[in-house]
Amino acid sequence: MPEKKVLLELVDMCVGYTEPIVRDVSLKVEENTIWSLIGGNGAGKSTLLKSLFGLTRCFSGELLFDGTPIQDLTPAERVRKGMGIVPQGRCNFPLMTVRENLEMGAYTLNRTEARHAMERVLEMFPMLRRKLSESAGNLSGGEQQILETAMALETGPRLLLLDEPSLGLSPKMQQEVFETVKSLRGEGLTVVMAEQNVLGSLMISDRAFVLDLGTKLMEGLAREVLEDPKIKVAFLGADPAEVGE
Ligand SMILES: Nc1ncnc2c1ncn2[C@@H]1O[C@H](COP(=O)(O)OP(=O)(O)OP(=O)(O)O)[C@@H](O)[C@H]1O
Repeated sequence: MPEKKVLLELVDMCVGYTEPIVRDVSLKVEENTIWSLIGGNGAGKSTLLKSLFGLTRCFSGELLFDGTPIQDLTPAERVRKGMGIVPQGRCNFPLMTVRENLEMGAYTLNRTEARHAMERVLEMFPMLRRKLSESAGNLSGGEQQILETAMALETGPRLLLLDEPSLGLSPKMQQEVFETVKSLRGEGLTVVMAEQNVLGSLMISDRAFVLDLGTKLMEGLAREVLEDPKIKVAFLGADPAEVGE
């Protein structure tokens, strides 16, 4: 099989706030793959994810998108390059209707582009079309997550960053959101998501990067990470004696 093109490359990245939180991360995200960033509470998943969009400070290292260094670009410039992000939490404009939220998602586009973008995401997520006139805040948590994803998709990103998309959702809704993420790969997108739901995210991912206290614990095929005894004990509730840890 021909090798896939690398869309995003992190080279020895150290990122954080007033001081580095995540250190020496290098990884290559190939086009049209789903990556999970997993780790315990406070491991640095969100910090690393946000750094890919320029929302946290990059202390050292390099970040390349499609072969071009982007670590000095603003988030808006990264959107123009083809990146999108769905931040943690529910929708940002709960008092506005679903239609108005989608108009917000397309505000950088001209009128014709915006109309096409909205139609494209409504084709992808028919549930949103049925709820166009409802207040976004009245949607269920999972539906709000899908609305946020649709908004991020309106600018036509090649890479979508998701910060804990399943957070606070019922198991059924989590499953729905993960199915939605999986469908994005079918649309040709590349996805990097920070997740606490290790099983749910690894089940739909191609590869995984595991953080422990801000450094790399493991990286590999999602199905191999899922079978790793350390991961089973730390995140999946396995008995150490049973998995030989
Ligand atoms: N705005 C901030 N300023 C300073 N430190 C922060 C900020 N946000 C997070 N941190 C710190 O960075 C560390 C990593 O936090 P982060 O949210 O990236 O972890 P996480 O792996 O996503 O955790 P969780 O799964 O609990 O959300 C924590 O120690 C946290 O206190």
